[in-house]
Amino acid sequence: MSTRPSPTPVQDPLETERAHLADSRAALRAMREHTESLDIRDVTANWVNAEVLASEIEQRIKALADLADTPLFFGRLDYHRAVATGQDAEDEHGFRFYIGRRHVHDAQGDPMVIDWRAPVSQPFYQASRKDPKNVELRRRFGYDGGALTAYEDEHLSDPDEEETVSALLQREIEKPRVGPMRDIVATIQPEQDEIVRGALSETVCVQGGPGTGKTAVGLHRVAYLLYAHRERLARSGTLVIGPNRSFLRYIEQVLPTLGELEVKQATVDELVAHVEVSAEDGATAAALKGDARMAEVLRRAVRAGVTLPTEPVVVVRGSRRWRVPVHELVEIVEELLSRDIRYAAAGEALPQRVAHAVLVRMEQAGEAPDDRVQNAVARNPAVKAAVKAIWPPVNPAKLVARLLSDPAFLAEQAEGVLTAEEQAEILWAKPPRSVRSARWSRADAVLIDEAHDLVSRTGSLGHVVLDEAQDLSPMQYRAVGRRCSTGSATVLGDIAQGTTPWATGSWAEALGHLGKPGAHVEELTQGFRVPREVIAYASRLLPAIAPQLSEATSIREAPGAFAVQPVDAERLDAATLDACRAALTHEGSTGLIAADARVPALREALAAAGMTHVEPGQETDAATRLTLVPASLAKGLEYDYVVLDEPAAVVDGEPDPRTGLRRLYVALTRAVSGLTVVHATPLPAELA
Ligand SMILES: Nc1ncnc2c1ncn2[C@@H]1O[C@H](COP(=O)(O)OP(=O)(O)OP(=O)(O)O)[C@@H](O)[C@H]1O
Repeated sequence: MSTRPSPTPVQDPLETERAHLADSRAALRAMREHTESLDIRDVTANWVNAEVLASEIEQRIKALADLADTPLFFGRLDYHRAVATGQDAEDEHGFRFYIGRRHVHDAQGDPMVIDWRAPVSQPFYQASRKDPKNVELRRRFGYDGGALTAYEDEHLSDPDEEETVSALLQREIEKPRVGPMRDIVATIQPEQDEIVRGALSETVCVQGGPGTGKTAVGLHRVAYLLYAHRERLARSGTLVIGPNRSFLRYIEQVLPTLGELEVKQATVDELVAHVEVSAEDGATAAALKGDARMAEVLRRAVRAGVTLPTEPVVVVRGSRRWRVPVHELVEIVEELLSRDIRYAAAGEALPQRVAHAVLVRMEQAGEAPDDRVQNAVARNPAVKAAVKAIWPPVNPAKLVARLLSDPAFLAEQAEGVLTAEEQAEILWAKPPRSVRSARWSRADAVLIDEAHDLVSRTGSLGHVVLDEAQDLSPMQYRAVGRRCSTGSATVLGDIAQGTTPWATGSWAEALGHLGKPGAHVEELTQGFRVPREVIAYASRLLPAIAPQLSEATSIREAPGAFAVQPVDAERLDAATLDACRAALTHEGSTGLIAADARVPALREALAAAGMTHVEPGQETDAATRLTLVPASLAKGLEYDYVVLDEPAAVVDGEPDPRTGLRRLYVALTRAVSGLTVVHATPLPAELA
């Protein structure tokens, strides 16, 4: 707890710390002013450079903003022995470091605040009584708004000091939630820290129950990697992938508050948006199109147009004719087919190979042709015509359209891979007249993406964070995997929350599809969100939805409010609204979660009752703290209080009971402080 020693003015530690805070803020202001005053007119030779530099400076100015309600530092470490910090200059003595969101230095360049990601900060998260890591004192600071109001000390090597649970940490965890997701830099837990600071070269997969901090860990990991490998990742790029736009809006503030403004965000659908999606597949067809076997079908289909030559190529140059015989052309083509290179690259290599064969003949005839001659021969009309016939260009969308509309073509490519029934299942009932009028589904877009990659290689980013991964199909994993083929990934998910017919059953398999079979799987089990009683209630579903998983624990001390209210059918809407009103008497946000089919009726009822609300992903404010959440969008989100309307309808909204119960499990685990379940239909037996 914060201990306020007797108020001798000169020695009050809180005053001293406040003074350091004021000095640090002044130093940050000076850093910002210095950056703002930079005059780049003299140093840039041309306008392109000037533009790049100006935008870099603008980014830096933004990153140097002093956010009034985010404390500049949240902790302090006093070391026993001075620490050599390399490029992070140490304080005067090298003993004491203030840990904060970003690095702040004074006019002499000495550090006032050290970035939480610096090596010297790590013991703040990892030091313990068992392993103090040279730390004499760990101090945590408590803030109200921007004002420093408390501190709490641990003397890690003092055998007489009792081990206590940090009250400030607990307060941070129990804080009511409002608005979008926040960073957790002040309270990252040791097992989370290990994942956050994992090596860039390593792909890690995190399995964790609801509210165990997977999303938080993934975002902090990107921030850490950008700090530790800034240049490399600035070149290659980083990307956070989430399930939908409202989720991405919910998490989009976290990285900017950590000073990272450059990380891109996307949904899987956006990654593969080669065509407009306007159709929906049935569950069986979607599952088949998402099956990894489709990769083999596509691989064959892309090469299906390659025709072995039956005529020689004859090149006329001046008075001479050079002839490459059929058998040699066949050899060239077969060699290209056997090699693991992209279709378009092989197609570009082919005219050069043919030209090379011509050059060999020229040399044998005593000529001395150089590279220019080879290029000219490669562009010779006879060679070009032959290449076009042998290795025709492939349009990925056209190819997929043909597969889905031409039964004979599909049968040929899927021979031994898909059964006749499976082929029938994915064929379009009514083939479009042209590829342009095709109505594509989400799964079709993924197939087109795979075909694109078979034709020419997809560029790889440096690091990709894949959140809510459990819902991806094998083909979607492949689409993500090719975007980090030479980089690494952080894969986050919970098997119990998989709500697609093709949801991940095993992480080992999923990592195989991602192209990272060697990645290790870490498990997070400490829950930061859901109150104990609520997680215990939701966990009754686990035997039915993911028997291999154990229950997440809750580290929240507040017991949380939990109630189940059975009502008569005609009272359902009114009772649900009453429960919302009751929830809104508390501080923080309220989420009303309901089956998608129930949302229009509830929206009307809310409007009739004059209760304003927002949609998921929209920001709540003091006047409107209620969000109406269709169950299908609840994943990854959280609200202080949750009112869950009619669980049976949530289950029935899904194509099969297991998916329905998983959807219900997601809905039951969104609450931070309290959950009220209102139902007219009997609850699913698994909850009883
Ligand atoms: N170390 C921590 N200190 C304080 N709060 C934390 C910590 N770790 C996680 N949290 C908070 O717990 C809540 C749940 O975290 P998060 O959303 O990352 O969990 P999740 O595992 O992704 O959940 P879900 O499975 O529902 O998607 C968030 O409000 C997050 O800020």
